[in-house]
Amino acid sequence: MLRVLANNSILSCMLRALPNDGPIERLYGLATVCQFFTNPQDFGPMVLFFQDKVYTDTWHHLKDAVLDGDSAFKKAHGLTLFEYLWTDMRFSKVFNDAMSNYSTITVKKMLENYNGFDGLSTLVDVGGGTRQTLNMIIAKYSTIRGINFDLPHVIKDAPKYDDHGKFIVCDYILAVAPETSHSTRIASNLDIHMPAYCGGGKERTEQEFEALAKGAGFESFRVAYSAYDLKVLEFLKKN
Ligand SMILES: C[S@@+](CC[C@H](N)C(=O)[O-])C[C@H]1O[C@@H](n2cnc3c(N)ncnc32)[C@H](O)[C@@H]1O
Repeated sequence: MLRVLANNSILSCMLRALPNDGPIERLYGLATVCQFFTNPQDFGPMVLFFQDKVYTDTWHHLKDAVLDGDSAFKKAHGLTLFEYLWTDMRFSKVFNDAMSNYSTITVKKMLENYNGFDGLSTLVDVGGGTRQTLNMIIAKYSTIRGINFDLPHVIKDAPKYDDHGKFIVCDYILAVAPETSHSTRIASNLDIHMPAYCGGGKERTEQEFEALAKGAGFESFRVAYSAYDLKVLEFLKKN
């Protein structure tokens, strides 16, 4: 295993001759790329999530899910992803850690220059998970009242938006035509993950986001910011 990892530049390897014409000893260490996988503040939790058996078992059902439109995750585990998370606390922690770590990295970048939170008095994070995103935003905008909306809260607890309210979405954007940029490759990868894990889930092109916004009654839509490859999209009630 160590040899395989070293041959793929994931580990470094130094050779050392043991005294008295003894055999060659190999000393392995972490190569630079490991900083992304071993640091709990980096992609380590996401790697553990993607490699988890609960996650990988799902892919064996992808073909059937494509054929009948149901989610591959439900076929593998008998429940939707979010129902299942309630039943398996171990995997639930793996999932939440991966989500919140990824959000920490991208929201930190987003808060460097995106100013769409200026002037807001209330912010609802829909599907806010373990509240990491909201905590980071409120740490910068201390006057915002934050509401973390996630299961098992019921819809009646959600506040009404006023006419100047806006809906801020962080998502990847699909390109209309195939291309090889990093952001398009991530978006098209996720476009397979979404229906596999959440039946009916999908990524969208900018035009499809705009149609979604208009169809839901928002007056306008814009791509407001880019945090790495993740786009910050604003659906505005009034221009
Ligand atoms: C992809 S995770 C993102 C979590 C969080 N935003 C983060 O970045 O860490 C999606 C979240 O949506 C929540 N969720 C799923 N279905 C929901 C529903 N019907 N109502 C409220 N929250 C829901 C899940 O519990 C989960 O925390």
